[in-house]
Amino acid sequence: MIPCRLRNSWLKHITRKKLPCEPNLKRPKKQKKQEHKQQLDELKEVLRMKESEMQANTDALRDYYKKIMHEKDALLRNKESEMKTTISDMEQTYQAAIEEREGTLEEQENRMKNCIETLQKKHEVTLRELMQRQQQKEDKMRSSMDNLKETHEALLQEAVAGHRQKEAEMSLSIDELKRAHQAELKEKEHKMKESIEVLRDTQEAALREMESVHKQKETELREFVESLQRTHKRVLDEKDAAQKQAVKMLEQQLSDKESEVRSRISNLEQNQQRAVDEIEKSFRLKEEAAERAASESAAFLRQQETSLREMVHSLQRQLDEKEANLRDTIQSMQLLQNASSEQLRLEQQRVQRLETEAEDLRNRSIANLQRADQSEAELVSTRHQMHDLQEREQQRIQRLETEKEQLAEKASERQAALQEELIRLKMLAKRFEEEAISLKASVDAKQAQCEKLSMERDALKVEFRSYKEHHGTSNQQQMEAITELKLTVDKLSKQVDFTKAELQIQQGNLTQRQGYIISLENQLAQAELTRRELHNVIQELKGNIRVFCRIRPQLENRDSLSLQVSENRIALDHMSESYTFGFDRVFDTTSTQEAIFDEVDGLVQSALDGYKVCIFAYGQTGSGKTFTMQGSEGARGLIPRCLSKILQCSEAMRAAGWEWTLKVSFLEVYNEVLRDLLDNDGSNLVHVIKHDDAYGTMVTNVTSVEVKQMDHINRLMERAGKARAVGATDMNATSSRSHSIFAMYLHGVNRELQCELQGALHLVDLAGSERLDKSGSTGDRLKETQNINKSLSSLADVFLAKAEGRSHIPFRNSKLTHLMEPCLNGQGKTLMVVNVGPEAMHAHETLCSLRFAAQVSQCTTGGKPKRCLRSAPPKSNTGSCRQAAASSRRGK
Ligand SMILES: Nc1ncnc2c1ncn2[C@@H]1O[C@H](COP(=O)(O)OP(=O)(O)OP(=O)(O)O)[C@@H](O)[C@H]1O
Repeated sequence: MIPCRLRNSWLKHITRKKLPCEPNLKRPKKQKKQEHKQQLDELKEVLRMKESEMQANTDALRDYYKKIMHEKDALLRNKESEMKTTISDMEQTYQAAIEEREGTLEEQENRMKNCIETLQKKHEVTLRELMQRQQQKEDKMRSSMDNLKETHEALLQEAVAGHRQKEAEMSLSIDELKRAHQAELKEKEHKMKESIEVLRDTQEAALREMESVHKQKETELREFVESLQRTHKRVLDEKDAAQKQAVKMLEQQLSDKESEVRSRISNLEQNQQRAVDEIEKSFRLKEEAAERAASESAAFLRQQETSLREMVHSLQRQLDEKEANLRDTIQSMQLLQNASSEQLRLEQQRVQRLETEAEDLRNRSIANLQRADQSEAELVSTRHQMHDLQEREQQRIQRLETEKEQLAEKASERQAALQEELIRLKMLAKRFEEEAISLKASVDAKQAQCEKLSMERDALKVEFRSYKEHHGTSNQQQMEAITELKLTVDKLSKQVDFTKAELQIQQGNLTQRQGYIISLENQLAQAELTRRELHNVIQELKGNIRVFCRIRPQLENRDSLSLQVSENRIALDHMSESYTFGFDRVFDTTSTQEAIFDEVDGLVQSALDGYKVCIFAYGQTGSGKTFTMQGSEGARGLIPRCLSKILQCSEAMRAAGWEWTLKVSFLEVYNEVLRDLLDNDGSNLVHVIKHDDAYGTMVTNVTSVEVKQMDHINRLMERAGKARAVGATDMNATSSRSHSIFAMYLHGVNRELQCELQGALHLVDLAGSERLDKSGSTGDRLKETQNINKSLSSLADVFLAKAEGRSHIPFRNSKLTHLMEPCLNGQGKTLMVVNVGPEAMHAHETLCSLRFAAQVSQCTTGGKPKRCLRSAPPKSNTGSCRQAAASSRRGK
């Protein structure tokens, strides 16, 4: 409080202070000066007074200040103690509040912890389940991959072995062929050479003979001609000689006679006249004699000549005859020669022909050899191709495997990372929460402090203002304290702001982390989706029509058939011939229902993925089709197992936002008429087969029952079993006399994912194929058997047309094939189980069934299986939608 005395003096001073400032313009300057001087003096006086007053005041003020200071100190001490008490109170209340808060926080923490623990547990359970499922799936995938790999490797090895065997066989057969061919060729050549040589020999011999004969004949002829000529010559010579001799003689005689004559003439000349006459006479006589002799000799000569001529003629005739004979012989010989030359020519032609044939054969064998070489080369290239294919397949498998491994690794890594991240995030969240709580508490405390301080500040301000108002002076310490307080307040508010900002950042981080967790969850869902796709790819890699073979246990007192079974091969001996068949799986007599279902599991999953799936059993009567499909008490078959699996899976998917509607129908094709096995009323309505995109096959007027429980299905199956056409044949006491088709139509909707799935599972138990003579059927049974065989042969026709790649597939030839069309025409996934009996008496039927199955296993449905997946309208509730979408993503 400011004392009243001091205040009055201070007010006086203020009022007085204004006096010298008043203007007085009307007064003279001197006066003004004097007045000024006076005023100054007054003022000096006043100042002196004031100074003394001030001094007094200051002293008073000092005292007062001291007093005030004491008071202030006391006040401050009081305040301090008050503050201390209030602080301690506040601290206590704060402590209490903190404790309370801590209690609630602890409670909350505990609740949170519990929540987190339960969540963690749930998460761990789901994670474990997921991991287990993943592990199971991975195991399954690994096992199926291993199986596939093994099958593939076995197939490859078999193919390679077969190939090698074939190669060896082919090379052997080629070698054999070559050898045989060469041997044949050599033999033929040899034979031909031999025959040629024989021919040549015979020909040469004949020729030689002929030549020798000819020569002989010729020599004979020549000799004969020569002898003839010689004789003729001799005769001629003799004749000539005789003629000459005779002529000589005659000439001699003539000359003698001439000389005689001449001598006589001369003698006569001497006796000219006398003698002339005589001579002339004798001459005449002589001449006459000579003439006579000449004529005689001429006649003789002529005679001789004629005889000679005759002789010559005869000889000539003989010669001619001989010549003619010879000519004839020569002609005959020539003819013979011609014939032989003709024969020779023919032989030569034959030889030529044979030679050309041999040449042809040689060429052909060369061509064969070339072809063999070519085929060898082709074989080599095929081998290379096979090798390439093998390598590619192996690479593909390896790639798939590595992809799978990578995926699995990634998935496990992601899972581990996720888990770590989750743990870390949980810890972070916890820490953040703690920090947030502590920060909040500190902020609250600081805010409270701040408020308190600001209140104090305000109070102090008010006080100061009043103090200022009252005292007009500033208290340095107060000011300092105030500035200090201000600074503290600023610092505190800055700290609060900073903490708030930090809190915001951490909250941002938290939301970021949450987003990261969601993205990781999405990635996990994506990985699961990829795994599923991979699974489908693997299923499709296995082939659209897969064929399993199952051998029934042997019946008692029956001879067994020689069967060798491996995992995917079956070999049987029949009529001293060995037959080997390869299938996707072969189950021996010891195989269990579980083992078969394990292989079918994937296909069932496909039905839930929106595919049309068909599993059918084929085989001879009594081979175990019904046992495989429906099973018996304690050994459930494929139908109940598949349905139970679908129910389980659909239930599991329901948790992930899927709503499933499962409807079943049970039909039989009996004598080419469709019968509804679930029809209670016996209405005998007409059933028409229709195909639709969603479910494949739909039959009009057929009873379709919605199912939710396995018990319900079992009851329906029982009812259908009773209604089914069964009769006794020579082959089976309870033979199925119709084809039964159990169909399940699956309709799944996920409003959160806005999608809708429609799949179908057809489980077909065909009637047994049987020979009429063996079945012992008569009457109605005979008609049944005929109809069964007709529809089975229609099924065989369908597969044959498929195997041959025909454009038209005769699906409409029977009710059975018409019903199965959507699964066999490329839209669906099909599995055939061929059942066979191991008895020797069924060897032929077993062989036929295996042949048919082998033909089916060569077929593909001719298209990629279609998945019926459509978009569905979203759910209206968006809050739960997100949750369900996330959980369904996780479920997916
Ligand atoms: N794997 C098996 N294990 C044990 N018993 C089997 C097996 N397969 C078949 N059987 C038995 O063999 C008999 C004939 O089997 P099933 O009735 O299934 O043959 P099917 O091929 O369906 O004959 P159908 O021509 O009448 O349709 C039945 O008694 C059945 O229990």
